[in-house]
Amino acid sequence: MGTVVDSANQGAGSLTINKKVTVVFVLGGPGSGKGTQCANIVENFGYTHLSAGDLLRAEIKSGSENGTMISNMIKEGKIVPSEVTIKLLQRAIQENGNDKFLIDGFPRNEENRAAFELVTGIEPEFVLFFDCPEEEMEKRLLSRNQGREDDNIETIRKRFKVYMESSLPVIEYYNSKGKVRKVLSYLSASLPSSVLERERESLHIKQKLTSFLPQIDAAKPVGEVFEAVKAVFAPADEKPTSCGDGAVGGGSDVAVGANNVPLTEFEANHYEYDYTGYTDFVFSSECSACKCQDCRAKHDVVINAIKALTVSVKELTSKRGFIPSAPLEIKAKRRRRVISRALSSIQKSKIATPLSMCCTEQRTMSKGKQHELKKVNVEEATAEQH
Ligand SMILES: Nc1ncnc2c1ncn2[C@@H]1O[C@H](COP(=O)(O)OP(=O)(O)O)[C@@H](O)[C@H]1O
Ligand SMILES: O=c1ccn([C@@H]2O[C@H](COP(=O)(O)OP(=O)(O)O)[C@@H](O)[C@H]2O)c(=O)[nH]1
Repeated sequence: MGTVVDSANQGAGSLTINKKVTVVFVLGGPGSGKGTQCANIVENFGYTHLSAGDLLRAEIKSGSENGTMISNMIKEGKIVPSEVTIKLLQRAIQENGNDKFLIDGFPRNEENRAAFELVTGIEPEFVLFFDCPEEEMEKRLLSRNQGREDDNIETIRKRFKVYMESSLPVIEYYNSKGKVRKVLSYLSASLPSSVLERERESLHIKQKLTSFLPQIDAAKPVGEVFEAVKAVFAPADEKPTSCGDGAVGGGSDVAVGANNVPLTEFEANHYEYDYTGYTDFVFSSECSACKCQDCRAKHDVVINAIKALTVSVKELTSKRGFIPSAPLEIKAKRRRRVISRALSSIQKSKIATPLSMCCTEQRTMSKGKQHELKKVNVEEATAEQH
């Protein structure tokens, strides 16, 4: 069998995708919730979901000549040769009338990635990455109950190993190109639902806040994870309605609702990113003059989040021996500067930690400890401030 790369080099037309498509790769460990969230994205954002694993399982069922080989690879938790998976994906894209695809569980290694890009000419729009502690993924896989031959403890362990060794480098690669979107459920987890409802209308505030909060929390319940996913997929032209021109933040040119802040920017350049815009809403004279309920609610959300951040920064900086140069009980404008300075310092120290190390560390940390630096309960934080 010639490889897909051979076919591409020989100009084999059957592998070329002859329509313009938008592709989002959905990556994360086995059981991190990729398929579950893809179903939600399909319902809400009009994508077609292509699960590489499902396509391979369908190929086994179809009685294809590759069926036995694929079946054996899956039972062993190994990665099926690129040419097989790419041909299935290419056919599925070509036969579907849609032009927006979520490709779930692929590319699984560097060879998958390079071959797919070479053969199809498609680069992903971005990569949606679900990070989840191994113990949580293991628990989920063992109770998935879909009759899958690879959801047994022996194969699960092998799949985790393959994920760490082969799949994480793909995420690192896209991270280095600024294409990875982390899923954050920080605010969703800590705000009461009534506030959340209103907060949904001002996703751009959330986007700016979450863009420098350092966690993905795919271990949260499905609904909460999807709140974070929505912030990534919300269309760029979605604008909240309030305050005259509808642009909270005094007409900032940051795409409203679009979580276009890649992981790289967060990890490497976040201190160059204009995240001060979110406070413009709080302090803009136009908005402070507007006493409508909606604006009040947004104001409260931002203030709560700033308080939560302040507490978080305080905790983090004290753990790292960093003492902010000004007291944290300061007026709002100064507080803004202190937070940004403190966050810069934290992020600078984080840059040196490659993604794979973060994930490896995560594996060895207890679940409680992992979340220790991540979660801030806004209500508690607010109480503490008072
Ligand atoms: N956030 C979540 N909390 C609890 N269980 C979840 C969550 N997301 C998914 N699950 C469950 O975990 C199992 C694995 O999820 P799935 O979406 O199939 O993962 P993946 O596609 O990444 O392998 C499924 O039984 C699913 O119902
Ligand atoms: O691009 C792919 C996707 C999946 N698989 C195989 O299919 C299995 C199941 O993958 P799937 O994405 O369905 O499930 P997950 O492991 O993410 O739960 C993997 O362990 C691999 O053996 C593969 O070889 N290449």
